Amino acid sequence: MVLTLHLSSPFLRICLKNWEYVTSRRSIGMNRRIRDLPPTILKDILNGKNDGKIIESASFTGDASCGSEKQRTDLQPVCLREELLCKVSDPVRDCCHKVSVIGAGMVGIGVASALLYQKIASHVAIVDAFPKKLEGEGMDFSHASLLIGDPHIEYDTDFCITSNSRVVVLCAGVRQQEHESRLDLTKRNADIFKTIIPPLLSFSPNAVFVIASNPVDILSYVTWKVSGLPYYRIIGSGTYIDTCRFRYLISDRLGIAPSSVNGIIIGEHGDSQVPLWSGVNVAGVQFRDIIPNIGLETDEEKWYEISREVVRLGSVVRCLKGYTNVAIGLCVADIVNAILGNTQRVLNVSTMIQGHFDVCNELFLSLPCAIGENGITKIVRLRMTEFEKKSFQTSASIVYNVQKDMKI
Ligand SMILES: NC(=O)C1=CN([C@@H]2O[C@H](COP(=O)(O)OP(=O)(O)OC[C@H]3O[C@@H](n4cnc5c(N)ncnc54)[C@H](O)[C@@H]3O)[C@@H](O)[C@H]2O)C=CC1
Ligand SMILES: CC(=O)C(=O)O
Repeated sequence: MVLTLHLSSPFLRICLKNWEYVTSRRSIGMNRRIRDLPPTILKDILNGKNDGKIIESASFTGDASCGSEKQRTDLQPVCLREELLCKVSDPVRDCCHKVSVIGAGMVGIGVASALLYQKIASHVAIVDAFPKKLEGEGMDFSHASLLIGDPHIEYDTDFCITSNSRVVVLCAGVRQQEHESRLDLTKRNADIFKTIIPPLLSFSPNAVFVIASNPVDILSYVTWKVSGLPYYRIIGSGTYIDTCRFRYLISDRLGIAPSSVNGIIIGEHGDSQVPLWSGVNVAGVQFRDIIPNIGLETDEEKWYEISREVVRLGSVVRCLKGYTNVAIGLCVADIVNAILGNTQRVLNVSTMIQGHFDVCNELFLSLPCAIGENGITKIVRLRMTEFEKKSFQTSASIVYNVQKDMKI
């Protein structure tokens, strides 16, 4: 039942809606629930007798008939929302830049932060299986919303809030413990993916799926198989993060900005990743023209130490702070930005590589790809050395050997 009352007392202005809230300037206090008011006090309020006393909380079992019929008809209807705002049409529920983030752990929150703070997505829905942390994170974001462009932020354990997403980012699942490789997480995280992909797909059949959970290449493959979507609608964050680390370490050694170093890492986001030293350059000046054996063990300047370090960096950061989330959050947000903006930017991400560099199995590994609103639109045909090509094929075999025994 809806009952809206405006009492004549200067001290009481009460709005009762579905018996939910009582507000007043003086006596009742904001947001005290009507059911917490003793019936006698409610009656006094309705009779205009109570105009300024603190009302103690007590359970209320009465109904709207507390006030007499006459008293109620004397009252003028008011509800602030309706008084203030003249409704013209219903707002669109899901905006075209809606992104859902699944998993409100360290990575999921890193992704949501990067999306929201950079204003990449104006509607973010966050889902996690466990409500407590999810609610804390969701409230924290909501309290910041007026500082970050008033985005629409939703959070729930129910996948229904993800409906009509343009992009679904998957960050759910366990992370590595000490001495575990990313590939060791395969079974545990694939089992999670098998249960969450079908409902996510049914709520957002047109979404592009971006995978961050590890092992990212195999989980991208699992997403592809379980969803039945065309492979270009599945994008693994892959070696984008390794490429950032690679460029950073090289730039640090040269004393220039990381964005001024060009170079990529392809293959598995894991121990078998392949640094393409043959293509590293600054302003088009190829390192290989200066050091022909750059990246090889015979290189006296030991540049290969940098690519070895990149393989370890995920674990190093995890050992120091317990997890990694800032760099991956920003990598994923950049991928989402390319999708939402249909930019066709070339990023180093995990895609289905069957047929590339003589790999004949169906599997996902990273190569430079152009990305737009439909997902991956092009894969760059890289020029690489025989050694690099062989290393890429080895990376493919390592990932395939773990993937091939999985039941999907
Ligand atoms: N691709 C990359 O470069 C990186 C990947 N990762 C990977 O990301 C994943 C997440 O890592 P963290 O966020 O650090 O872990 P976390 O433990 O902090 O968060 C994982 C979240 O997933 C949630 N979750 C588990 N099952 C779920 C389900 N069925 N539905 C909804 N939510 C569910 C958990 O409740 C938890 O909040 C791990 O697999 C980790 O290895 C981490 C860093 C970088
Ligand atoms: C954990 C992980 O995959 C990374 O930070 O590279």
